[in-house]
Amino acid sequence: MLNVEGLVKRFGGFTAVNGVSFKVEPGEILGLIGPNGSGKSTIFNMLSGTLSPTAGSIRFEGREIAGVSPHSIINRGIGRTFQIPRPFRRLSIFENVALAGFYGQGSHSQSKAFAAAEQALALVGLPGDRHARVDGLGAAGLKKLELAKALATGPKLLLADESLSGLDEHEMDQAADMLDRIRKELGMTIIWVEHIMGVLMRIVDRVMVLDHGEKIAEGLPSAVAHDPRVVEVYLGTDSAAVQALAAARG
Ligand SMILES: Nc1ncnc2c1ncn2[C@@H]1O[C@H](COP(=O)(O)OP(=O)(O)OP(=O)(O)O)[C@@H](O)[C@H]1O
Repeated sequence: MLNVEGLVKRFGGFTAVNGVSFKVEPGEILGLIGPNGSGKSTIFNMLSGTLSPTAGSIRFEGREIAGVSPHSIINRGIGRTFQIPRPFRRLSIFENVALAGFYGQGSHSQSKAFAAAEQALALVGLPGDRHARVDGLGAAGLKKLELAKALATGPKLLLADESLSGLDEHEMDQAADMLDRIRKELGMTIIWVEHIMGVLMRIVDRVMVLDHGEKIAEGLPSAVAHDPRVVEVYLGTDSAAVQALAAARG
């Protein structure tokens, strides 16, 4: 479904992503992890069209999309959530999601956008009531709204960016289960960037690890968790990550 080869992004003289290649198969969840500054967001930004790669190829369903505009990428079926939800506060929950549907479905049909919004809100468990306000939503509700907006664009591939940050443990489990359910019920393919590794390792099929812009490991969560390079990049900097790796080893 997605075939990334030799992806490079330089900012001036600094190389943020250095020759990363990977594939994503239909229906799978790929976890993308790595310490702060390892290049995860930069890769997401290139996949979703907000940054153009310096070099390399991104093929989605056989077509090159590197450097294509964000709007065209959404229309081709790649949707994304953002780490920090920034909904339109003056619009209702429904209007926020319908607007995303209107933008993402590449049509000017209000009825299609409304239907997409209704379906997306039902999937994430937010009220379908057209007047419910964004202001009443807590951290978990805002994450659900973020997900509903992405789903309303009708993606085949969903890029989920830090869907668990700011949630308590119970909410994290619920959010992770929701991604898993969406993958199963809609047959959606997901790439999931997350700092909070424990829950991610439980849900994903495969995991890819970045460090300093390079891919240092890729494979089943249990195998990656055994990789000495992976443990080394987190040692001394992120004790929660080291614990999550130990748990994933089973
Ligand atoms: N627009 C930019 N200009 C210059 N440097 C940038 C730019 N965007 C990102 N970088 C640098 O590229 C590197 C990779 O950043 P990126 O945000 O992709 O990392 P990340 O793995 O997503 O980090 P985090 O986990 O903290 O979100 C960092 O050193 C960052 O400072």
